[in-house]
Amino acid sequence: MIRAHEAQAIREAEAPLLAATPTDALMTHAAFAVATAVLEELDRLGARRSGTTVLLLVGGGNNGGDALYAGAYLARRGLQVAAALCTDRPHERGLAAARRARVRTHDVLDAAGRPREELLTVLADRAGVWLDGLTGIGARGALREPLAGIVTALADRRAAMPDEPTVVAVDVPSGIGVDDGTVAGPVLRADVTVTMGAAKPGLLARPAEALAGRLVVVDIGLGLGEAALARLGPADVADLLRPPLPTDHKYTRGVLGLVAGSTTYPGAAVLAAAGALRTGVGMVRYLGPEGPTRLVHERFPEVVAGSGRVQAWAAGSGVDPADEGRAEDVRDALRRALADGLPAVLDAGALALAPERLPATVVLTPHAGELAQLLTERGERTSRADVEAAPLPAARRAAALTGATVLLKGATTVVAAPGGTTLTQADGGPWLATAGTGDVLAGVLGALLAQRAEDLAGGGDPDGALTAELAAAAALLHGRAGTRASAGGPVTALTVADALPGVVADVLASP
Ligand SMILES: NC(=O)C1=CN([C@@H]2O[C@H](COP(=O)(O)OP(=O)(O)OC[C@H]3O[C@@H](n4cnc5c(N)ncnc54)[C@H](OP(=O)(O)O)[C@@H]3O)[C@@H](O)[C@H]2O)[C@H](O)CC1
Ligand SMILES: [K+]
Repeated sequence: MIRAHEAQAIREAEAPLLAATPTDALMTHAAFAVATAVLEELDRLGARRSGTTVLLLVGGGNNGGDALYAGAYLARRGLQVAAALCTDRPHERGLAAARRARVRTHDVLDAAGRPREELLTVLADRAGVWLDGLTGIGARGALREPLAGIVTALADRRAAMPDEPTVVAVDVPSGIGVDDGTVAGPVLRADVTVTMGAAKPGLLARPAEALAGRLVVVDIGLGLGEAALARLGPADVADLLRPPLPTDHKYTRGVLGLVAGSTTYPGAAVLAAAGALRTGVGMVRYLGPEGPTRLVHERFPEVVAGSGRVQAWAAGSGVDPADEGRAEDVRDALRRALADGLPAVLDAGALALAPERLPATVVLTPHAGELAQLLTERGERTSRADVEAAPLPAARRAAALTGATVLLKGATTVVAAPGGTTLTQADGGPWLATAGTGDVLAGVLGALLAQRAEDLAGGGDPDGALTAELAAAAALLHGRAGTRASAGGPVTALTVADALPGVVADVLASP
């Protein structure tokens, strides 16, 4: 599991260490890690160290200090290092260390504090590595001038260069929303981000996550409390799954009630059933019209048609809320789930039918447009673009407003529970953006909720912490199934579902 902490929590954890260690000990430790990451990246690229020039982009705070000390290390390892001082008050001891190591320093601001773009361009063109030490967790909001202008000029320069430099961000790419992943202004996209102490939420949530590149977390001995955001790995998902026991029978493994598909969209019934069955449940009870029922039985004769005792519900995939008959089936399933205190997934058409407030063991699975509508219906006028610009805050807001756990689908999936638990997953690839994969995901999640119903039913998990982890687990399984089915090419929703058993097996076997 990757655990992310907000800037303030990092600062609070740093404070006692800064007080207890010699001056700059923490910083030089961090800087050494940055230098090591640069060397490893050069080795990975097969670049000769002695022939490489590194350009330090130095801001006015300790982030710049990290970069200067890192530059000193690199210079002593034989690399050519130049420092572009993008501030009139660079970290003094870091600057002294860099100069002692023969780093060539250049003031790239003129007397009026404006960027000397010609000098900056010359320095940038000569360097194969740019080290972004402009701002770290001390930045507030989008980059201000002159840093905004410097970053914009460098980004333009990089796009024009035949051989792009490798950009390594110190702690975070300067200018991202460290705590929420928003990008309010210019940011220099990094190939590698070397982050200190712990990941930050902004490095695990879009749009900022897409600008961070490969993440290297440096342990600097911080004693940190509960994470602000987490990301599951396969071993974490293995702990959440409930593989069958010798004593199990279909009712103890979990039975999922499925209200998906309609006369208009019969295929969603098959896809959601496939997602559930191939993730592993004791049984699926399908409730739907004759057409979809027949389709489901042609593919999965083991599905039982009609109502009966279930441990979880999944409803809404392939249902048009305007289809009154089908909408009533969804409302009925939700009524039963709420009356019996059972976990449920509300997907697609069920989202528009969801009541104002729900328990945390109900998971809403909107995409950005559906989340925008859900927020707007609850008095918070929001567009799809607003959600896509700030998915982490939007998902958290929706969880707070509805009381449900929210899984916001996207290139990075965001899961937010009303009690505050937040996770993001980025296990799938762009091939998953194809019709029907959302129906499969609803089935996957329904299966996990049915498997763990005894921990969720009857008011279990009131703040949604376990429900959120199960939703994130579903996103990991679904994403990995998509990657496995894709093998670099297009997928169909059914091939994603067919890949699930192998992914579940791999996850259960993961160390
Ligand atoms: N403390 C340590 O020993 C360690 C710190 N780590 C590194 O330090 C940074 C945090 O350093 P800090 O000095 O708190 O702040 P930053 O360097 O991140 O940023 C402050 C400078 O950035 C300017 N600033 C702030 N907001 C903006 C903005 N929106 N646009 C442009 N410039 C901005 C600010 O200028 P002011 O005029 O506002 O003061 C400062 O110049 C952390 O990220 C780590 O990299 C270590 O790694 C661990 C040890
Ligand atoms: K930075």
